[in-house]
Amino acid sequence: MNALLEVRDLSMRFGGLLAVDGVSLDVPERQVVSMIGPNGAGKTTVFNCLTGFYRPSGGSIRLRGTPIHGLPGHRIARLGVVRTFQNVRLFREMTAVENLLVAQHRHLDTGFLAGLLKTPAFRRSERQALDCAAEWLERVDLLDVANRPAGTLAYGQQRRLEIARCMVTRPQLLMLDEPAAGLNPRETEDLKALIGRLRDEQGVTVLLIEHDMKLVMSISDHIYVINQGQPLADGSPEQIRGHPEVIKAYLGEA
Ligand SMILES: Nc1ncnc2c1ncn2[C@@H]1O[C@H](COP(=O)(O)OP(=O)(O)OP(=O)(O)O)[C@@H](O)[C@H]1O
Repeated sequence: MNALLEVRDLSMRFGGLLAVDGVSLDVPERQVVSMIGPNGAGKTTVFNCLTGFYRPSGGSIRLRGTPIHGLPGHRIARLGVVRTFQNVRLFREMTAVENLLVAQHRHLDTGFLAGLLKTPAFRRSERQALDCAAEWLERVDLLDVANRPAGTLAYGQQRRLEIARCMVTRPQLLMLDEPAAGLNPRETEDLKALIGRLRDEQGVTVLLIEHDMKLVMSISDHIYVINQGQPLADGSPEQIRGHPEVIKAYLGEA
């Protein structure tokens, strides 16, 4: 069976710099697939190509067999490819629950007039959005801070809220860019448990960029290693852990 996401021979050039050069990835459904590599290896550039932020210089990207390379970002997002960023990007003045309601806006299946008139269909739709927000706040353990402004939450809580904000849009593919960055060991453990639950209980497919090797090794079904824009190795955590080239290029540095 084809993977949910298939990337073939992806390249991205910035002037004279080939930041991504011949990267291929398979992300099967209901798996956690990780991309690792030293700083500047090209991981975030791959993410930016996958989400349509950059138009790749070459190669192909397919979601359930449908080519998506070169599509604008909003169309790719509509197809269910959603991401978090290295730096938390929430509406800081809005409460946690409001952040989740805004994210669902496009799913409200009512128009402007229905909103103005507060028709029964509009009220039903609003109710569903609120139920969904509450459900996800509970799943990421933020129900007790639902009405606090997002900017006042602890960093680990903000990271979890970002993931919930992705999840309320019912994504096909959840892409997490260094979700453990800035977290303490306890928060990283919570994050690991959350990603595991997303996959095992919610059937979510995750593509992860992460520098925390303990997290990567314990959560990933498959790992791709990128070095200087090029694929270096891929395999199970056990295969990657013992791979001499990987140890030389990356793990040896840690
Ligand atoms: N918009 C851009 N214009 C020019 N060069 C860029 C651009 N974006 C990234 N690069 C370059 O491409 C290379 C890959 O960067 P990228 O951010 O993808 O690496 P990374 O693996 O995500 O690194 P890190 O782990 O530090 O986040 C770097 O040399 C970077 O300077």
